[in-house]
Amino acid sequence: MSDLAQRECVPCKGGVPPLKGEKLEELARQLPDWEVVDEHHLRRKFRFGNFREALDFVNRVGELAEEQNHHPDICFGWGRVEITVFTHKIDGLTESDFIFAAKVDNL
Ligand SMILES: C[C@H](O)[C@H](O)[C@H]1CNC2=NC(N)=NC(=O)C2=N1
Repeated sequence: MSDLAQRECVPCKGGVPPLKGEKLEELARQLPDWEVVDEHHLRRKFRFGNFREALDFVNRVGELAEEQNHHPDICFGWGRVEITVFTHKIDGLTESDFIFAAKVDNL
């Protein structure tokens, strides 16, 4: 398990640069199931056996988002859920996005 999952998302007030380059790659290596898209957001696709299982997972992700005050975009349908996360305030990635993704991996 990545130790990212033990940490807490922190609200971003802006004024920090989005993660890029080597620092971004180092974090990405800790979450091999997530794609880093355009150095801008993280994305992972999940598959389930039916609509209900996908919906239950969406609700668990939603509870985590409220608990962490860090909210992903969620796209879902029968048997599939796609999670996208980035930090809106800076329109890019921060450590909180990786922390959130690691916590999703542990659900
Ligand atoms: C004030 C509050 O912390 C912010 O609006 C939060 C809420 N949830 C958020 N979720 C995500 N994914 N990115 C953010 O920048 C963000 N900002």
